[in-house]
Amino acid sequence: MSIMLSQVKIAFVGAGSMAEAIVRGLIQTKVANPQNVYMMNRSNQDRLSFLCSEYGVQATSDQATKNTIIQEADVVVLCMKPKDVESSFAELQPLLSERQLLISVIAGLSIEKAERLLQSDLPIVRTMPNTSSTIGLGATGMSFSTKVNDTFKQLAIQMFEAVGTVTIVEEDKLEILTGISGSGPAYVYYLMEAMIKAGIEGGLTEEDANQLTLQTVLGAAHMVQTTKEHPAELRRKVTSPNGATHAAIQALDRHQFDEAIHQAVLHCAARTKEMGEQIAATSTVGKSV
Ligand SMILES: NC(=O)C1=CN([C@@H]2O[C@H](COP(=O)(O)OP(=O)(O)OC[C@H]3O[C@@H](n4cnc5c(N)ncnc54)[C@H](O)[C@@H]3O)[C@@H](O)[C@H]2O)C=CC1
Ligand SMILES: O=C(O)[C@@H]1CCC=N1
Repeated sequence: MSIMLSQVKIAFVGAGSMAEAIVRGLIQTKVANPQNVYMMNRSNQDRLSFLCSEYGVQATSDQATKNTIIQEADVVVLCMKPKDVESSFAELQPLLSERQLLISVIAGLSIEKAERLLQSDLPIVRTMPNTSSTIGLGATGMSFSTKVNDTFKQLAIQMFEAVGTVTIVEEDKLEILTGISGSGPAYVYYLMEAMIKAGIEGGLTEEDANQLTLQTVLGAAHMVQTTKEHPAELRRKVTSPNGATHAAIQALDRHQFDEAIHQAVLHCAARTKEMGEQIAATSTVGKSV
């Protein structure tokens, strides 16, 4: 049996940048019906008003209404920061039931720990999206708990394919995947910042440096996609022996560019795991939070 995403009620718990990126993609592609998309946060009413007017979604800051929405939702998407997991899961736990699908975007939170915190083995999809979902070019990694049936798997895949690509991996690969695609946009922006800065320092106008850098990164990504050649081969074609690019690559090597990126990916993966481990493993249900 397949279900259309437009027909299900989706509640986003947490209404920050990642929730907005996914919602914007879902609404723009018309994969979800804004009447069936609910967003909630801790307390920022201005933020909810903006999201309602921008995307036509439903939102409330009233606690009783929030509880009803969560109880009635078919899909609950967990979009809070790792530090807020314990308190928010304690609030959510009495409201959830096993007919619902839980989708987590929370970096580092394992399925096993989520089940333990919620004292339930309701179906959970653990994902690692990225902010490029905002424009439909996201890259999402995904793993399923054993309770996720084929219908729910298709629903989750449909949701994230609406905002980019989906790569299904074993759960223990999600940390290293975070090192590449979850945080990866930041490395590319950092590279762009450095190129722009060097261009300006060399005498280009800011406008020209921005435009040239943007088109270069866009063109390089499209070249990999269109030619299907390995980045190493495409790099070789730019690099004339003893030419200008050769000098540039030598400078990057002297400054250990490859090693720097390698370390960035590994540190990101390690920090992701650590953030997950820092979330207490036991339920706070029944304790004051
Ligand atoms: N920003 C990114 O590039 C990516 C973020 N993520 C994950 O997405 C999650 C959210 O990250 P951002 O959107 O960047 O954070 P953010 O700080 O922009 O948003 C977090 C939201 O959660 C809300 N919140 C906290 N406790 C709550 C509760 N008990 N009930 C309802 N709402 C509550 C806050 O009010 C806020 O709206 C994190 O777990 C992060 O690991 C995953 C992939 C990429
Ligand atoms: O920086 C973070 O913790 C989140 C996870 C991946 C991207 N942003």
